[in-house]
Amino acid sequence: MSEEINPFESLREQVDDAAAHLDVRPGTLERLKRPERVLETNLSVELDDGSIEMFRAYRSQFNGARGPYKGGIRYHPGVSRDEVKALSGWMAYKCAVVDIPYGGGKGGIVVDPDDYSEAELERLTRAFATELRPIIGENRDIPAPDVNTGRREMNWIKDTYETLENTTEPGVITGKAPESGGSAGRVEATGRSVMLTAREAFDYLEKEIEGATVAVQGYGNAGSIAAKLLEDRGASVVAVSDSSGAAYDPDGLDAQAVKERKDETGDVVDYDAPETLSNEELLTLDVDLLVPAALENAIDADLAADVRADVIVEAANGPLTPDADDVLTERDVSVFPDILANAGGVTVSYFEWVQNRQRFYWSEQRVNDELETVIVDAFDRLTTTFEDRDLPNFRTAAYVVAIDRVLRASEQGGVWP
Ligand SMILES: NC(=O)C1=CN([C@@H]2O[C@H](COP(=O)(O)OP(=O)(O)OC[C@H]3O[C@@H](n4cnc5c(N)ncnc54)[C@H](OP(=O)(O)O)[C@@H]3O)[C@@H](O)[C@H]2O)C=CC1
Ligand SMILES: O=C(O)CCC(=O)C(=O)O
Repeated sequence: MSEEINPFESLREQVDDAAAHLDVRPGTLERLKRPERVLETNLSVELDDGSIEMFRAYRSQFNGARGPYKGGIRYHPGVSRDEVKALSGWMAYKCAVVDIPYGGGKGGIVVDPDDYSEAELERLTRAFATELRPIIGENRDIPAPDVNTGRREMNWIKDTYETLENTTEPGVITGKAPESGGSAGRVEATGRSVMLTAREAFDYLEKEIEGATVAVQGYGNAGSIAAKLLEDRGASVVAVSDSSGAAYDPDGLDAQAVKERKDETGDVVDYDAPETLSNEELLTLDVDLLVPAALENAIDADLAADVRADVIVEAANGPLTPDADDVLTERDVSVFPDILANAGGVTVSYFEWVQNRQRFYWSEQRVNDELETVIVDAFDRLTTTFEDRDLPNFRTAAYVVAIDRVLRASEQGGVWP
């Protein structure tokens, strides 16, 4: 992983690449590349031994022209102000590409959750929710899960917010447990949109998903579910990894069994696979489909030169550096971008928010059917734009669609001159 690439600079470059195909005035272009505001705060938390520790935390609100800010909260030692700014921009363009009525937001705390007890994490999360309270709300900014957060953290944030506001407002946050107003299908939604994007991509490229070999980097929420759903469609998942390394079986792993083993021990390499590989070896395997599902900058230009997959579907946000993108475009590798492929998470978050506001809950079948419609429509719009405008790659096509929508909402809504 190339640590030196600043994800905020990557976002800015991606916007520039797409804006070159649109009629954007220079002052407006700069607005498309910066968040509206960033909250930076320090949280003081009492640890179990009675000592006090300070944690740095952020929330970036990128663009609110299309609706309330929306996006996850990440707990990771690598969280930084620029990372959160980039992730909030990717959220704004993601919501626009699938045409759901939100702007983009993202938050994070600089913390390795493995180093803290559940009680400490609860105090940390409630401290963050207290800081966020004035700037979130179902019509203002709606957080959700991201790396190392899930139902448990979302429930704590909802409870803290509702207690402080003396209200019931489940739509203040999504990704909750069903008992707290969560939607059916939200846990699986990100992996499901990755599978749907891969299915549509293979169809578009006139390739067969059945029997296709797949490698997945990152075996958390997004990666493990994408692997399972791809396997259900007949693909052969030959390699999966986490921060411990990769499990590899050229005849195909059992995605669910690997997940169960990881749940027990914490590491995919503890699964009894014929071979283990490094993450770099996984990313350069000769497979039909590569799914990066870990963090930003997993593939830089050097590694991109060695990628042997024909198709990449991005489950993670920002897994390719802009230089890697250029190399892969040059090498004719088809890359289906994060802002479409992982948009299932925020789309089902949107469904959760709609259900919370209506106090009327949908079946899992309805959630999955509506999600499929959103992703397939967005895929078709992306590929039509790619062809009609003769664009260099699918990422640029996705940004052309998204920027055009954000621009029109910002200008016509009177947000920008
Ligand atoms: N959850 C969601 O709804 C959404 C998530 N995403 C994006 O998907 C990506 C993954 O998120 P999510 O699945 O939620 O996060 P999780 O925390 O559930 O999983 C992250 C996975 O990535 C692995 N990982 C971390 N660093 C490395 C590394 N250097 N090499 C290999 N694997 C690594 C982790 O390994 P280990 O277990 O060993 O720590 C873990 O398996 C992120 O980019 C996120 O922003 C996008 C849309 C929605
Ligand atoms: O569900 C959401 O609102 C956001 C999910 C997210 O953080 C992402 O798509 O990167």
